[in-house]
Amino acid sequence: MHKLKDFLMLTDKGYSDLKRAITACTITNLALMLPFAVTIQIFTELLKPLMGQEISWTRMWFFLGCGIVAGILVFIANKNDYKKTYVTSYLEAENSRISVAERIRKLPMNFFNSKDLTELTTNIMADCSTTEHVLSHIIPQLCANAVSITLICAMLAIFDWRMALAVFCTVPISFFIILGSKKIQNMLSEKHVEAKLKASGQVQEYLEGIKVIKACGLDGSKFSALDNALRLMKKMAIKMEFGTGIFVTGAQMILQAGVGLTVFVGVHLLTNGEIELIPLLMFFVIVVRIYGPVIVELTLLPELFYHRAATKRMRALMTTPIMEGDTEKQITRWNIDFENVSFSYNTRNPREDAVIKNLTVSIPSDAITALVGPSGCGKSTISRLIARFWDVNQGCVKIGGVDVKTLDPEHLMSYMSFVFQDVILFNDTVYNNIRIGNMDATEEQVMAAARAARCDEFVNELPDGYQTMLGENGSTLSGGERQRISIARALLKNAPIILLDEATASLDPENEVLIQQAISKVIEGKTVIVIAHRLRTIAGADKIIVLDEGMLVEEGNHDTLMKNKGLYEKMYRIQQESLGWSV
Ligand SMILES: Nc1ncnc2c1ncn2[C@@H]1O[C@H](COP(=O)(O)OP(=O)(O)OP(=O)(O)O)[C@@H](O)[C@H]1O
Repeated sequence: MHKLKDFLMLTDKGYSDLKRAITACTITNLALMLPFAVTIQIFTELLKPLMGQEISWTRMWFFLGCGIVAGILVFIANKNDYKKTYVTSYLEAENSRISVAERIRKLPMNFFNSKDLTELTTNIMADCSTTEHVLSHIIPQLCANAVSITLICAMLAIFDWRMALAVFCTVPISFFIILGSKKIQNMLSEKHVEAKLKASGQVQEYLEGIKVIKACGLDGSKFSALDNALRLMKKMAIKMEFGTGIFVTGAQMILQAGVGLTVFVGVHLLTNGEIELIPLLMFFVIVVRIYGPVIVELTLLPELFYHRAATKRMRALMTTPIMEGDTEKQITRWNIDFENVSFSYNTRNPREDAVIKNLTVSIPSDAITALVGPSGCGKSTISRLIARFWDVNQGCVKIGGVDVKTLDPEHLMSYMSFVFQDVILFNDTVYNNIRIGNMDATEEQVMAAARAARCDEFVNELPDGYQTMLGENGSTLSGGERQRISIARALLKNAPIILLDEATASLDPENEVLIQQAISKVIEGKTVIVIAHRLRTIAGADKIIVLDEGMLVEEGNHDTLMKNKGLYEKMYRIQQESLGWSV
């Protein structure tokens, strides 16, 4: 049973609930046998005239009473079964969704590099639903039916072992067919699940890229990746159904051959005078009904194989090591040091594909430091390493002398605020989107941050002001408005380190002035790291770090770097010249 717990990745509570569900389901199955036993008794009584005996109406009334009691017991058992099986399985699925989401939050970013959003959504929604289905519809029924089959088999064997053998001899063969086909079914299931994931990914990409598709005049059929993925999914679904169908139908046919065998053996025993007519007829009635639980087992087993693919994916997610560290250690100084840092996104070949190479540089506290360099030189990567989105491969990143690797990522994050070019907004009110910066903030603090970030100007125009719902990722707001919300968040968080990544890159001049004013409020007295392409915006920075191909090439302030006549001066000159261009 403990294997089952690991296989389904159950919590302790989920596991004990499952055991209760199995017991409840077994009791229901046994209770369901009662009306059947009463029917057989009534049937036997009614057949008595055939044997020259009289029907006893007292017994008949007694059996009728037993039938009513059996009905009530079945109802009670079913109700209990429903509660124990379904309610608890939904609860467990909810718990596992929460724990998957929690786990995802703590996973290192390299995990996400190899997964796409669809796969993770599938992990949280579909795979947890699978657990729900396996817990509510498969495992309890499988176990309960196995118990009922064994019990019925034992009872029939006590009554007449030869007839029992005739009834049950096809059962092991049909199970053998299903279990023997497990490998093929697993392979088909995995391919089907893969095709489904690919199709979901393509649908998502299609919806996300709908603007480009419209702009390029593509329609669904021309979007061949989606078309192919949907076709593949259909093909794999048919293959899987066909593969499973062949084995299940074959196993059921072999099983049903037991009916013929029972009739043959029964008639043979009757003609030899080794069994009486009434017990024989009773066996005939039983044999029609007895295969029900076996057929259920034969169809549930392939379902279990299919769901194995989902639990396998969940296991991979739940067993990936998470980023850990000290949750208490306090940082008191805010200078950031890179000491001989090398880093690669490619975990398999970090040396060859290093994005940051032997970087040793200091970022002073309470000052503005700009990271500049050609596109792809590693500016954003440096900010990600400071925030420990990724761990370095060599050397260390220290904040106030503390290696960030030793700090719990969430604890570390409490010391930082980010303002990115791509602002993520949630489908919630403007007010709540700002409050995300600090969930403990009072309404006054939230409003003060919003005002300082110049949000008032556009929020007052919205139908419900700060209570306006933003819709999916705030699609109704402009780039500048979204940016101001993210600045308000950063203001509210009031963290000692601020990372600004291309914060004003895509804004028009009017918006840029507003954002610059808002940003200047955020960065007052903080350790600020700015990543900017437009060098004129960072000319006033206290320190400028110039990178090229992941290496430090120059550092100093604007004036020193201009005198150096190195990469910075070259980039600055080119940008100044381009300002005079027109189209
Ligand atoms: N998640 C990732 N997985 C793999 N490679 C990545 C990832 N993010 C960035 N890279 C690669 O790392 C290199 C440095 O990227 P980074 O984003 O740090 O550069 P950047 O200087 O900020 O560029 P830009 O100025 O164009 O934004 C690039 O070659 C990029 O392709």
